[in-house]
Amino acid sequence: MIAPEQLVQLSGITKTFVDGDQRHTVLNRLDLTLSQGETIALTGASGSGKSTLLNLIAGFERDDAHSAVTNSTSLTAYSSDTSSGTLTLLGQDTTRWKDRDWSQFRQTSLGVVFQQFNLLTPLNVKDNIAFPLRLNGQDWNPWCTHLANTLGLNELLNRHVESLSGGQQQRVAIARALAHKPPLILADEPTGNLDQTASMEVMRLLCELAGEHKTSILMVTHSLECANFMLRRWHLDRGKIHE
Ligand SMILES: Nc1ncnc2c1ncn2[C@@H]1O[C@H](COP(=O)(O)OP(=O)(O)OP(=O)(O)O)[C@@H](O)[C@H]1O
Repeated sequence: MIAPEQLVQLSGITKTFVDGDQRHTVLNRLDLTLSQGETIALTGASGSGKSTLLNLIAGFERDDAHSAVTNSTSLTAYSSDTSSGTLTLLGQDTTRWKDRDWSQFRQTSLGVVFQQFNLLTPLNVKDNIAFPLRLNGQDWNPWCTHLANTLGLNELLNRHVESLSGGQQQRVAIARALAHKPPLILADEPTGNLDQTASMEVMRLLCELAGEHKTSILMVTHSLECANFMLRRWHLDRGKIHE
């Protein structure tokens, strides 16, 4: 039985990719537990599987993985021993989750910050930040105002996001990820496109705002300075987590 404060639990998860006649094992019977309020820096060599791990937790890779269970010729596939692995989110076993369950999880419980920002370019700053709320039938609220003020975006709310600097766009991405107060943030090198000063400022704000609601963060980073903002450090090597 999983404790409710354990947001993410992977048990014996294996992930392989098939390339031609070669099968690469990226995650190898991997176990991990991420609890409420924990902040974790995920490091590992290039190609070690950090993004793959985040994609699995977010369900972005689910379709390939699921099709592999019934179709062994799928390009992207779980290896045959994965059937025994489990991914548990918010105390729920995701094995039988359907599209709508994953969508619901992402809409209500997950914020994602990408290296490339991934903002909605036709929209202005305010509509980008409010986007996850609108998916949940809500709208701009005092928490959004607090996010915008803290992140220094209140003067920019009507600006189109493509007219902003990289640092400004990353701050919008953080506001958007936190707008619906998700219990979990997945961040994939969120400061990878920023200079040192902007990186430290973005990290400081992310941690400050996430801390207000005990939001957990799993953040991929190559930067020791950024990793130092997180409480714990995980290193991914040969398909397993080392702490
Ligand atoms: N869709 C895919 N099809 C085939 N192979 C893939 C796919 N996605 C990832 N891989 C392979 O899985 C391995 C892990 O990739 P991943 O992007 O997760 O690594 P990473 O640790 O995030 O790397 P980096 O630090 O360079 O971003 C790599 O060898 C990559 O080529």
